[in-house]
Amino acid sequence: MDLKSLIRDIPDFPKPGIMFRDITTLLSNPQGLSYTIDSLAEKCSAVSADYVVGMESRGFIFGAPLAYKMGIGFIPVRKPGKLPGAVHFAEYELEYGVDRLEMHRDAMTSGSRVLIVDDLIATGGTAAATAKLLEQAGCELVGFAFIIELQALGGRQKLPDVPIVTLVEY
Ligand SMILES: Nc1ncnc2c1ncn2[C@@H]1O[C@H](COP(=O)(O)O)[C@@H](O)[C@H]1O
Ligand SMILES: O=P(O)(O)OP(=O)(O)O
Repeated sequence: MDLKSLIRDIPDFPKPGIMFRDITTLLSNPQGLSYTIDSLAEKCSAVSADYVVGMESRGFIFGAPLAYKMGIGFIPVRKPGKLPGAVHFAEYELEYGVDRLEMHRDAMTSGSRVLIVDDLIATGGTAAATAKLLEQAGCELVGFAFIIELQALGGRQKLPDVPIVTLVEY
């Protein structure tokens, strides 16, 4: 299936110069959505993960059905102040300033094997910060999965040396 044809390009969003890769058009296509989740599950089965971790918010959209399909648990990584329990946190750089991601400290037992999932990798800052959260939790990062990779931004160079699954490249 040609997934790229289901992803809409919106120039200059959210700011001038950014080509936004809009996955809402892929999500609303039933064949596209099931193909996406099935393909991720097939490509990720070899890493034998215990949990999928997805980042707010588009990582939730793909991460939870992927975990369901793989028969494993899903753990949300959220933006600051959203999780009610004690959290691990990691900061990462944005174009201007820093942002922060949080994960419940008791989300998983140490030593768990974890797959990180998001819709898209650009500079890699979000995924690298999530990997740091797993390190704090004493978990074993076994891989990353993204629907889209923006290759020119070199995000994968920021990530630890584990398998990286992508479905569509620009
Ligand atoms: N061009 C983009 N289109 C849609 N979404 C994007 C785009 N660039 C970044 N994003 C979102 O930001 C993070 C990944 O950014 P990093 O620079 O790799 O941290 C990801 O959650 C995308 O949804
Ligand atoms: O749009 P979201 O919530 O997926 O966040 P981000 O753009 O930070 O990935």
